[in-house]
Amino acid sequence: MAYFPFFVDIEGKGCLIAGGGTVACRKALTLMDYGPDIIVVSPQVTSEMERLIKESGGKLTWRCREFEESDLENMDFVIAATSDEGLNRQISIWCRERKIPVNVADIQEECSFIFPALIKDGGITVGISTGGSAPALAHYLKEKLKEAIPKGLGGLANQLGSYREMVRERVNSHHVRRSIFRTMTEEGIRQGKYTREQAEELIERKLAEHEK
Ligand SMILES: C[C@@]1(CC(=O)O)c2cc3[nH]c(cc4nc(cc5[nH]c(cc(n2)[C@H]1CCC(=O)O)[C@@](C)(CC(=O)O)[C@@H]5CCC(=O)O)C(CC(=O)O)=C4CCC(=O)O)c(CCC(=O)O)c3CC(=O)O
Ligand SMILES: NC(=O)C1=CN([C@@H]2O[C@H](COP(=O)(O)OP(=O)(O)OC[C@H]3O[C@@H](n4cnc5c(N)ncnc54)[C@H](O)[C@@H]3O)[C@@H](O)[C@H]2O)C=CC1
Repeated sequence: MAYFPFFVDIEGKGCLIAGGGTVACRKALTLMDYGPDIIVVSPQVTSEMERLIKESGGKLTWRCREFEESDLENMDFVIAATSDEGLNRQISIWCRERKIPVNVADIQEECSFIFPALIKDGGITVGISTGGSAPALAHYLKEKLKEAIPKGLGGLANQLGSYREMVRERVNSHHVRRSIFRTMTEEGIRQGKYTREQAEELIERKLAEHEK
């Protein structure tokens, strides 16, 4: 069954990760690019996780002990990645009772959300899922797509985003606005950037064409 990709703003949200092993570390690393406040609960963590904690500037913290049910208080989402399968299942049950989204690395049926394979460039995110049937295939597709996507699109998206207000203020027609944004995108990809001066000129030109 295919999963629907809701894109969620998790900046500043509370994330609890139970376990500090390889899987926990991989999930923490993925999430950290999106700015949540992560708490890891685990009696032990890998050296890689320890490094992430030290370098996180307080965004990733560690409770050095076994998981307790009360760790779920005030959490927005949870990842159960301990080596104790029974505990992971129990965490999933507690989360579902509290309507907290939960991911259990080793048991898909216990997940209310799953991780995609990700390509990220600034505000642009490409997420790939196989609905859980073949994670290695999601990984393969990610590598293929990475090769196909031009570099620097995150910067371009940011630039085009900064012209949105100007276009909306100056151009009433939805039709003309759409044409402007499509041209900006095509030209921006061709040139690798699109300056404010070019944006202003394009607006004037499209408005003049439209008035003809
Ligand atoms: C359901 C899901 C839940 C979740 O983890 O969220 C899940 C579950 C499981 N993964 C397993 C194994 C592997 N996982 C990977 C890799 C990734 N797995 C990821 C996601 C997901 N894995 C979710 C579904 C994603 C989808 O829809 O496709 C990725 C995309 C993202 C990430 O993990 O962050 C990341 C690629 C990251 C990247 O490249 O960017 C590899 C390949 C490799 O490592 O090269 C293998 C070994 C090969 C194999 O077994 O297929 C096992 C069996 C464990 C066992 O029995 O040993 C289970 C459990 C089960 O199948 O029930
Ligand atoms: N390694 C992999 O690529 C994959 C692993 N899995 C499954 O995910 C789970 C985690 O895997 P790994 O990270 O490789 O294991 P790991 O052995 O590296 O890490 C397990 C972590 O859980 C912690 N832990 C154990 N009991 C705990 C408790 N009561 N409370 C809090 N933390 C506790 C340990 O201290 C350790 O940090 C396992 O069940 C594994 O079968 C699933 C998919 C892929």
